[in-house]
Amino acid sequence: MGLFDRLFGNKKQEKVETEEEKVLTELSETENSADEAVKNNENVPSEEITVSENLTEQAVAAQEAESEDLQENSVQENLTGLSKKENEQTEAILQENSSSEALTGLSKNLSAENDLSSNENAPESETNVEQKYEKSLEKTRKTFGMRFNEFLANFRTVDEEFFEDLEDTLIMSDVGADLAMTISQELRQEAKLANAKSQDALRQLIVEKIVDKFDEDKLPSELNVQAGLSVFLFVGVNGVGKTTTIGKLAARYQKEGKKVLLAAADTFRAGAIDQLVEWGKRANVPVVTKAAGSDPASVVFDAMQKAKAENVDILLIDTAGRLQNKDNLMKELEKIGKIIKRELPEAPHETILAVDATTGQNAIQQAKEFSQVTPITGIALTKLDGSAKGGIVLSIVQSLKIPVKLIGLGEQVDDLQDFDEEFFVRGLFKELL
Ligand SMILES: Nc1nc2c(ncn2[C@@H]2O[C@H](COP(=O)(O)OP(=O)(O)OP(=O)(O)O)[C@@H](O)[C@H]2O)c(=O)[nH]1
Repeated sequence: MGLFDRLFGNKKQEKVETEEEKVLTELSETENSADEAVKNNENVPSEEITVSENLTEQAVAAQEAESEDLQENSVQENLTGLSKKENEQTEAILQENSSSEALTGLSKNLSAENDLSSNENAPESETNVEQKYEKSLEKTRKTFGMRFNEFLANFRTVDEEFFEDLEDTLIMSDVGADLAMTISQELRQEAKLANAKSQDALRQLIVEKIVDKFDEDKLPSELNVQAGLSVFLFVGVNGVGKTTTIGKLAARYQKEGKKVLLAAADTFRAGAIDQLVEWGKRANVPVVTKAAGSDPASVVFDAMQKAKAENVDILLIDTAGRLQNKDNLMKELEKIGKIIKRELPEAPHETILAVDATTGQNAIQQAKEFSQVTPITGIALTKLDGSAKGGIVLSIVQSLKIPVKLIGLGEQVDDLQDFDEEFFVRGLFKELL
């Protein structure tokens, strides 16, 4: 079963039911007209008269039930009126007791907090994570929905212009030119689309195509954590959220009971080192640092040595990303890569490129350029919470063939999630169908 059917299959079911309802309505309309015919003393076959008699009996029964309901309602209203008065009287008494209740409430809250802290290693519930996705994708969903509805409102017939407009709408929604073209090409071939007459049917077919294309191209999104030491190298241009992502990830692994170490190999800016040290404090994990301007590869060397000597499970390395200086960047990353390999041949286990979701197609460009500098094993898509361009996930997966492994849904320590295709797709298209 395709991703679309898994997630939205019941919507299809609802649509079918609506069709059934239509047929039933039509049937009952026929029955009603038969009923009228009886009233008008026309010649109607006896079978139909029986139907109409039954219907009339039902209508009388329904009217009686309705009037009973009305009576019940008015009794209830009277009761509500009475209970309102009672409430007013009891409110005064309650107010007297409120200060003592506030105290009880406070202590309840405190004990709830205690419960939380004793339970802080428990994984976040699925519902919680899904809600975070939904909330973070709100902007993208609204923009996507608005463009789509505008496009469909202009729909007259499925012709060449329709496909051109569809392509433009998809490109504007940041799904990327390649994917937009593939989708409209494939839909051109499918007779289903030509038969779709209503806006709803068209919308469903197009979304189904996008979702299933996305599912077809999907790549494994789990982070490659191995037994023993796992080394993750983080790259990306300035300000995209590398350090924040490392900090959040460090806190996650630390909570899971893993031994974590951070390496501040972005020695280009003193502020970047301080920021990582700050995250180290927050996550309660040590950070290997050297003075600003030191050789980043020597920080990595120290960190690898320390990680091996102290049986660290996860080493997360922050690097500087200065794309305006591509040759230097390439040399620097090559040197860092050599040091890592010399210390641990199978490392780095991940080279994660952080990209900022608010920059849309720019993020794709950065991913293309970084892929030329060093092989990227996964993408951390940050700031999805503030972005209207979440559609780039579809574009990244389709055009770059690099899996999105992490997504940033805010600035707080627990605002980092593993990428979940189903939550993402549901969060993106939920209100469209
Ligand atoms: N809303 C939101 N803000 C984020 C997210 N991730 C990072 N940020 C913010 O983005 C800003 C830049 O993040 P950094 O982690 O410093 O980015 P960087 O890539 O390490 O930047 P340099 O240290 O300059 O290389 C900070 O203000 C972060 O709080 C996210 O998922 N959502």
